[in-house]
Amino acid sequence: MTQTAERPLALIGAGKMGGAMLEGWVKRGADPRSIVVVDPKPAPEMSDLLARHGIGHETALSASCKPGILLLAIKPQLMERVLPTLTPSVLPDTLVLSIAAGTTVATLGSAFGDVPIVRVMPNTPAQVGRGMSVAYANDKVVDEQRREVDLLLSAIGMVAWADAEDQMDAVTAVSGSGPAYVFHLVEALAAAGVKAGLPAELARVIARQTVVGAGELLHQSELDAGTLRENVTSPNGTTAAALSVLMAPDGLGALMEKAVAAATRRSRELAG
Ligand SMILES: NC(=O)C1=CN([C@@H]2O[C@H](COP(=O)(O)OP(=O)(O)OC[C@H]3O[C@@H](n4cnc5c(N)ncnc54)[C@H](OP(=O)(O)O)[C@@H]3O)[C@@H](O)[C@H]2O)C=CC1
Ligand SMILES: O=C(O)[C@@H]1CCC=N1
Repeated sequence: MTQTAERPLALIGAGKMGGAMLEGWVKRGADPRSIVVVDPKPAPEMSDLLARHGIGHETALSASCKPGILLLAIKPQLMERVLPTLTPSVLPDTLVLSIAAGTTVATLGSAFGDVPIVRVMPNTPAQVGRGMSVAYANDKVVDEQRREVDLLLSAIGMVAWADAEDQMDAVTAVSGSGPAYVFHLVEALAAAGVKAGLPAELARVIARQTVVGAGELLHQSELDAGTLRENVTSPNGTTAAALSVLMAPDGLGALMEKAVAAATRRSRELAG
């Protein structure tokens, strides 16, 4: 990270997502003096992390703090109230990053003026360095700042850039919310195992480890998801029997399409 003690990264909101990113950066050896966390009441595990690593914490951003990067990780519904309190700390060269679903560059610009703004949609696997972040920059962001954002986000996973802001709603629905779909798959697989006659604890363990193992295989393999699926599917075997249900016209594909459409719609609504 290129942040310094004089122009730190100020993380506004150290909740589930802001906290996951912070933990990811700390694991990658970020300099604690280059980070300030602003949150009125961090969760106990976040307070522990801050204390353990000597990261500065404030309940509100002090007027004397002039962050190099202002990272907004509060709920979209709070933006209207909180943004005006932050404007005195934003200098013309402050890079504003926002991870809030829905909140547009125009909304951020109307609070902060003509400053470089990057919307980022991360996801919680950032906590373990396996995040997926998609970024969209306004036209005030120069190449050097893009590189800075790339550096920051690639420390906690993969980075891609959207070339149109309206793509951010579907990105939110796919990769921002996506980890929840996978965790729900674990819950559903375990519940189905119980229905099929397994003890609950065994079903929970094997469902979880199956998704962990499949994810790691996907991560390490050069094969695409379809080929990896085919590799499990013996001709006329058990997987083929299950996939005939999941891949039916009203199967998982149709359900996922509806789920992603619902999340995309909600992201648009959050823009207000
Ligand atoms: N969770 C996720 O997987 C993802 C979330 N996001 C986005 O990240 C943002 C945060 O979401 P999430 O982490 O889930 O929500 P959380 O509620 O877990 O985190 C928000 C944090 O901000 C704190 N907070 C409230 N008011 C202020 C304030 N005035 N100044 C500083 N901090 C404040 C909250 O404290 P308190 O709880 O006491 O109110 C909380 O700790 C949202 O905009 C969301 O759209 C984006 C991608 C993925
Ligand atoms: O549920 C939400 O609104 C946020 C945005 C993406 C993931 N969590």
